[in-house]
Amino acid sequence: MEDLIRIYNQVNNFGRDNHYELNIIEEGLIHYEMTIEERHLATPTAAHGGVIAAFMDAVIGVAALSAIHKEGKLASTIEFKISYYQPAYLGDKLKGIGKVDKKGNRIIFTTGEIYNQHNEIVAKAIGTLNAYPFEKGDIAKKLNK
Ligand SMILES: CC(C)(COP(=O)(O)OP(=O)(O)OC[C@H]1O[C@@H](n2cnc3c(N)ncnc32)[C@H](O)[C@@H]1OP(=O)(O)O)[C@@H](O)C(=O)NCCC(=O)NCCSC(=O)Cc1ccccc1
Repeated sequence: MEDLIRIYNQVNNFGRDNHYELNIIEEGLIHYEMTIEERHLATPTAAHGGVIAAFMDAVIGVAALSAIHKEGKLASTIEFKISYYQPAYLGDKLKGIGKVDKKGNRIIFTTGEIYNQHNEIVAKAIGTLNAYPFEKGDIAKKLNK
């Protein structure tokens, strides 16, 4: 089977459009980076909370993916709880750190943290993901067309 992380990166329009930069440190530990642009702003200077939540979803999602891709599985988010510690501002370079705390056959518990370029915490989350076989998802169906 082709590497599922490579396939995920290929099909992930959202990550590409937002210039997410992925770095897999080890299985279950990833770094993700993004920069706050004009189009992310909800006030003259601060990003919309949904931008940070979307980034967090990717941070915990790819942490889960990094822990299960060798088993031929993908992950989808069931739920996560996010706390916003401070705003992210135009031009901020955000770094997300995603960790798997516990991996079962299907349920994966994760934590995510997002820092700005001053190493100040912007947001934290805990989240639960569902692991499912690659063949059952829409990516496999699209590739097999
Ligand atoms: C997962 C659950 C919450 C519940 O699960 P269940 O109670 O188990 O549901 P059910 O009994 O109905 O399952 C029937 C069969 O379907 C399989 N199967 C399971 N999941 C999928 C699937 N996604 N696609 C295809 N098939 C799937 C499952 O193995 C089972 O097969 P089996 O019977 O074993 O042969 C489901 O309702 C759901 O998908 N919610 C929406 C989640 C969502 O959209 N989240 C947001 C986007 S994620 C994101 O962006 C994060 C991210 C970022 C970056 C990188 C990576 C990730």
